[in-house]
Amino acid sequence: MSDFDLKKLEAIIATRGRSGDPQSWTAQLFNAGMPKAAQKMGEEAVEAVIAAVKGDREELVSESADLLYHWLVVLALAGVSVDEVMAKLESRTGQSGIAEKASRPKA
Ligand SMILES: N=c1c2ncn([C@@H]3O[C@H](COP(=O)(O)OP(=O)(O)OP(=O)(O)O)[C@@H](O)[C@H]3O)c2ncn1[C@@H]1O[C@H](COP(=O)(O)O)[C@@H](O)[C@H]1O
Repeated sequence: MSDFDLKKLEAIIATRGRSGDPQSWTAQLFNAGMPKAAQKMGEEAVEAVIAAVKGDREELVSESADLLYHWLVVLALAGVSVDEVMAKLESRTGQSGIAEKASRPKA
């Protein structure tokens, strides 16, 4: 399994977004600003939905990758970190007790 994760991509996006490199899609999105980045995120979300409904597994993987990348660009532009989102998700696991049950050793 790959050890690539959202935090690594978040760091790449932060660097590339500020690079000023005209070849960089991330820099282009940072320059264009939130409306364009959020629009791209929405388009990729719709494409992922279509792939899911079609039952096209390969396309769903590809569109999910596009979606996560554009979602991270939107978070970066909003000044929100992956850690903040993870903390929110983690706080919800406590509400159901599922995380505690999942981490308990099986009898
Ligand atoms: N993960 C991605 C990533 N996923 C998608 N994209 C780009 O998102 C862009 C928009 O995708 P679309 O499918 O909408 O294609 P489009 O060219 O706009 O065409 P349309 O279908 O909209 O007409 C494309 O140019 C893709 O290459 C990405 N661009 C960059 N990354 C990551 O960001 C890093 C830095 O990239 P640069 O900023 O380009 O150096 C890369 O090394 C990757 O790790």
